[in-house]
Amino acid sequence: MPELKVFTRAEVAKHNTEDDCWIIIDGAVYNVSTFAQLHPGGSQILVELGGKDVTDDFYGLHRQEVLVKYAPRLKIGTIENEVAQVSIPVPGELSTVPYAEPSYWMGFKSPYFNESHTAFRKAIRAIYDEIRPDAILAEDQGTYPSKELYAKLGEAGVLASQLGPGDHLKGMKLPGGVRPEEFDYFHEMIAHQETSRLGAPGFTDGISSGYSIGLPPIFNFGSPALKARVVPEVLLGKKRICLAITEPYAGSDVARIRTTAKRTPDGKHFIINGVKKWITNGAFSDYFTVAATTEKGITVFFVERDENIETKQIKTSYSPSAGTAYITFENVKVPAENIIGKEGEGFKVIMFNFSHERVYICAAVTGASRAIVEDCFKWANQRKVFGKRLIDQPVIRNKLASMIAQLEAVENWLENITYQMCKMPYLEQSVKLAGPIGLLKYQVTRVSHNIADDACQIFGGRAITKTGMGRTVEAFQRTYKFGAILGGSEEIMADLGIRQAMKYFPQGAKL
Ligand code: HEM
Repeated sequence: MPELKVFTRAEVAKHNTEDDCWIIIDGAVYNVSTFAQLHPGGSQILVELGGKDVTDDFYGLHRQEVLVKYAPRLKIGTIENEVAQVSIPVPGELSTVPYAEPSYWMGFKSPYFNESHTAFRKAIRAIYDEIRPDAILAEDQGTYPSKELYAKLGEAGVLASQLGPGDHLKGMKLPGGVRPEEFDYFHEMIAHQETSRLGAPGFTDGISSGYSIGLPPIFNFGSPALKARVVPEVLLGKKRICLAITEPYAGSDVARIRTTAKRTPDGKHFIINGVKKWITNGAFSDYFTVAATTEKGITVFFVERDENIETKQIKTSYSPSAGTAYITFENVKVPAENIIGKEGEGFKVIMFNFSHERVYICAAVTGASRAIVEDCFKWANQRKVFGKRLIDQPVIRNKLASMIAQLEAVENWLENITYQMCKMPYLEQSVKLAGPIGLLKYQVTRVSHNIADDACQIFGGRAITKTGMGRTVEAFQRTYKFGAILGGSEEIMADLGIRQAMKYFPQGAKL
């Protein structure tokens, strides 16, 4: 970074030629003489503004991250007696833009949260703020999250904190200094919300969606030996695991899977054959939690990658960074002790974590939706059209109102259900919460649909452009459907909610 000096506006005004071009952005001076030739928006546009204050022009066309990235190279000083008006967020800092954070973090009271949740949110956000530039690059280039990044997230306790409270946290270091015994479902909710705020949906699923659903069957039903080996390896980011259930023939209708597992004559092994589709992280996972049918029915196996397993990348709507795969198992030999739970009881193993997975999806989708609301609020405030800011148009205020009202409603329901999870033993949760969680997921993804729609109209052409001001909105509107389909489709969630309620419908109730 060049040594910073203090200039007057008159001094800067003299640097207004092609070879000697300085500009002022928010009280700071940038020497763009050399950069102008490389400027993605064109050189002439910059040279014409040489010597001037271009703050409004800059913020009308660039995200703040552009300035953060280029300042170390281009910033040469500040303007005498002027202080910056635009705040550059510090990693881990929470936003003060209205509705950019859940209400507790905007200064409202809550019966649910305490200082440990705040410390946790800030610590985990700081970690993601630091990796965001690399995440955006990887999302764009379609590269997988590196093993080093997994190890880093593992060491910091980020991976462990996406799986809820439980014995798997024993001895783990967690973000914000949270002790494993005080970790609850609210910490987990925060972890998923923060992950999805990254603004790089494929990459986000690349670092979170495989083990979040692939590991719970092991620590809920695996043998002690399997747990002792696999759980620490995965939580510390040394190995990667995914859940391989869905097939070209079976999605939400799990019972129709065709992958088979045949016991060998000596009874010691099973031979697995079949295909799996839409397996998030499958392309780079070391381990697979696989559902297959034995003579006793659906059974779940722990399978290690070998030469008889082929994983092919599927081109989905988001980045290949998620490693979404089509997997072929051809005569894959697995020891009988790798059965997770009991032979023939795989359906129970699969269903056991389903509600938990759905709440996690709700947290992730509310986190991503909130980041979009923040971007829309900022954009509406800084974008000028027909001589006015967008926010000065009633139609734009109405769209923001609609987005915020819907998001706040589902966030409050999510917090209420999370509270029930904190207070109920797991089996009571399964009985009482499966229906409400189904309805919540249905509503959360309906809201994300509406938010995507309104955000597109607010951002216009930028909402359909992968780079620049609307980058996050473009990614959101292209990928929000993942939440509406994965973990149980909207239709199935809505139906489950009502069918569960009917189980408790009082026979004597008449209109
Ligand atoms: C320090 C100063 C500046 C830097 C580092 C910079 C950098 C960039 C970068 C990286 C992009 C590509 C953005 C993206 O697609 O994500 C861009 C685009 C652009 N820049 Fe700049 N820029 C600067 C100043 C300015 C100024 C003063 C103007 C004048 C109005 C300007 C006009 C544009 C335009 C018109 C685009 C294309 C925007 C679009 O495609 O919608 N830039 N700039």
